[in-house]
Amino acid sequence: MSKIIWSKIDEAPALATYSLLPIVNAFTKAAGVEVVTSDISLAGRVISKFSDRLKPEQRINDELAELGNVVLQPDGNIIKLPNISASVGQLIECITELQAQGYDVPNYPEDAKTDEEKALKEIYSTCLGSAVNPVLREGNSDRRAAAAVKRFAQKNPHKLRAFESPSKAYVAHMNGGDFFSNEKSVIVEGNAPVTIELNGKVLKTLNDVVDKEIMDATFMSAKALQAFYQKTLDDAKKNGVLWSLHLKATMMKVSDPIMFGHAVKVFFKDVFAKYGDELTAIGYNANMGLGDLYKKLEKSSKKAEIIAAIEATYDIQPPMAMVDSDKGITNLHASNDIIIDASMPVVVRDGGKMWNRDGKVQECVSVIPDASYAFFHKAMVDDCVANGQYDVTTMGNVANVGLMAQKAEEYGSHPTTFEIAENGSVEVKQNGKVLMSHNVEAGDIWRMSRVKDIPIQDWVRLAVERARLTGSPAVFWLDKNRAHDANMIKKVNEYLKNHDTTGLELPIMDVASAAKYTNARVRKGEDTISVTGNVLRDHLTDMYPILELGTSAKMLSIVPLLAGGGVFETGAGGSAPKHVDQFLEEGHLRWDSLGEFLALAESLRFIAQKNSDDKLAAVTTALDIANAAYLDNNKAPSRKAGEPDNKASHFFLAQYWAKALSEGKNAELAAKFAPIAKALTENEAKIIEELLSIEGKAQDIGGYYHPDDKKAEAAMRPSATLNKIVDSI
Ligand SMILES: NC(=O)C1=CN([C@@H]2O[C@H](COP(=O)(O)OP(=O)(O)OC[C@H]3O[C@@H](n4cnc5c(N)ncnc54)[C@H](OP(=O)(O)O)[C@@H]3O)[C@@H](O)[C@H]2O)C=CC1
Ligand SMILES: O=C(O)CCC(=O)C(=O)O
Ligand SMILES: [Mg+2]
Repeated sequence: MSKIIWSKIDEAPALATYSLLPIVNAFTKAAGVEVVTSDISLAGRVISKFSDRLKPEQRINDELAELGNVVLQPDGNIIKLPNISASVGQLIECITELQAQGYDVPNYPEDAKTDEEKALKEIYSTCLGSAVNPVLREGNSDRRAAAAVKRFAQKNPHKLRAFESPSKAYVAHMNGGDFFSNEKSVIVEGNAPVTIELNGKVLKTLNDVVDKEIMDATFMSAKALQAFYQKTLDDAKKNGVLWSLHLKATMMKVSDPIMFGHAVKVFFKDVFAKYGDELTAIGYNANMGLGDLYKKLEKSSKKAEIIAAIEATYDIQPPMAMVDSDKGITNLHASNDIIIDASMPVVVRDGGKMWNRDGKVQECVSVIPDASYAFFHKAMVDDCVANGQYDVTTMGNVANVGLMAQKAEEYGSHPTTFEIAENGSVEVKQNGKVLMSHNVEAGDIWRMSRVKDIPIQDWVRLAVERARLTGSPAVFWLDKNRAHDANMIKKVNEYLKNHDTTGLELPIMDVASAAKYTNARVRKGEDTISVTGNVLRDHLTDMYPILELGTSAKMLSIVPLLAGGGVFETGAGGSAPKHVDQFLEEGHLRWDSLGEFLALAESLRFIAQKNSDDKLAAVTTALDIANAAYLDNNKAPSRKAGEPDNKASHFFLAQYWAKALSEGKNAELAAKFAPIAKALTENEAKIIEELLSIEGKAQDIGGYYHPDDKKAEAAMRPSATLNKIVDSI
């Protein structure tokens, strides 16, 4: 039997899995394909680290490490659903929940002092941030909208809010002192180890250097960052706009929480000036955000006056964007709530506006410190301010080929990012020679990013392949004035020679020009491929899909692995925590599993390409037909309780899939699925009624990060009629 590994993850897609996976397995088994799960959820990762402290029945293997081997195999085939990249706050919540469930996992040592605490923090650091994706992404990224999905969106356009005319919305970024301005880059020769030294003391030795890799070093000046934040606050006030911060503290788990903390300290500078000692005494770290401050204040005798000082700040500062106005959750509450790839598209979608404290939308300044990628977001907002909102019914498609393999670029830089402890210089040395150096000050954030040569070659290959298959121009978003990009351009020009590029349009443009060129085409209804590094891959593959399709969850997100296998990611977005809140409150899950349906079809096709098998071909073709029918009949979950949700959407997929099989070319499967299709059709009303029976009612699934499988399954499979039919296949 062929095997597909389906990742067990967190939040909304994890809930959806309880209902979807039994259906998937029933259908794929008929074609000799078994879909098995592998637990890479945040809770699963925590549990696997502390097996020695747990009861035998509580233990689980380090399944992420196991998948790390699968992606190196030529037949590796993984369906990867989005998982939590945890902030420290989320990790602590998860630990607390596991402890309450009787798991003897240790507390997170926020302020590790002893060697034992430091060792524990080190173990927990492997669960933090983007711990999963870099392990599984042993290939580059091919994200695009299937033609049927794009057509559906154009025929059934979601709403994009118009920009005011004139609009006050803008993006602010640093013009010096940031990662972009301070970047240096070398192409390394040979495999000799490299050291990173601060004032002669070794911070890190790299023993895994690979000849011809590109190595960058840069830093964010803490002083420049603070001055920048202050200026954006002053300007926001003058310009009468909401102040909103956009970072990626989850994925950039070392640098961005610190940058978030500086924003908290600058916004609430009077509070820190007056109560700094008390905040230190209660163990508060600004990187944890305002939400954590409220928790820590419970221990303070000065709680009331500090809260009053926080409240008074809102009268002095410009209004701040809110994550949830109803619950009073601000932009500075938790760093995991303002994830730039998802938050900036929403700003553009909503006409350059965010929510204010009164629960109304208001024009905002989007504060994005590092210019490396702020240029892109600025180009998007500026384009809409100048030319108005995009038109979903006519806008062209922007697909992405992203350099991602082997922890490419900034997204692999966590182990080589340091908050600098003392003034001096950081040097990167190989064989005694200084490759790069920077003068730094205490508090600066210094980081090294790397990208290996083989992934670059593969990325260029994939770009040429996509350009050839689509006939669209494929634009390399590379800026000859950025040190890293200048080295990339050398390699791109060299590796393009390995391919037949006759007739293809493969321009190289800096970020702002590439965005301008692409957006002009978008407005004319023309398709364009963006060929980008890892960060822009992330940002573009939420931005354009959210504008074009309403959500990036509908994207095909394929990772052709360097070793020959495939990871089929579902969508381009995250795990939608707000959807879980709604499900727990009212039994309605608005998560759309279309991304999972599409990924499954690709994953099956991948097996079919390697083994010609009639049944497998039939099941795959039938799933394609079912996916098209799902779109044509608009069976996506409703947003409102009382109406068909995610569970119902899975039922319709099953019905269409069974029908397509019963009408398909494989006689054996047609005979097997004819009665199933009939039963699913005849019982439709009854099944929908049973599925709706839990709508409007609060649900208990026994945990947020670590639900009780039995309870969650019961909540997500409330139709006895549907279960009986599915279980009979
Ligand atoms: N590949 C991965 O593993 C990724 C993981 N993440 C993780 O996901 C979590 C949440 O990230 P966040 O930035 O909030 O972004 P999300 O993409 O999870 O959510 C943003 C919004 O997008 C909409 N949305 C996303 N997916 C779907 C779907 N399948 N169906 C319908 N609507 C959808 C929802 O809008 P609405 O609420 O209006 O319905 C949702 O609230 C974080 O923990 C982050 O670390 C983030 C990105 C990628
Ligand atoms: O790994 C993560 O934290 C997020 C990944 C992501 O946003 C993406 O790949 O689009
Ligand atoms: Mg993303």
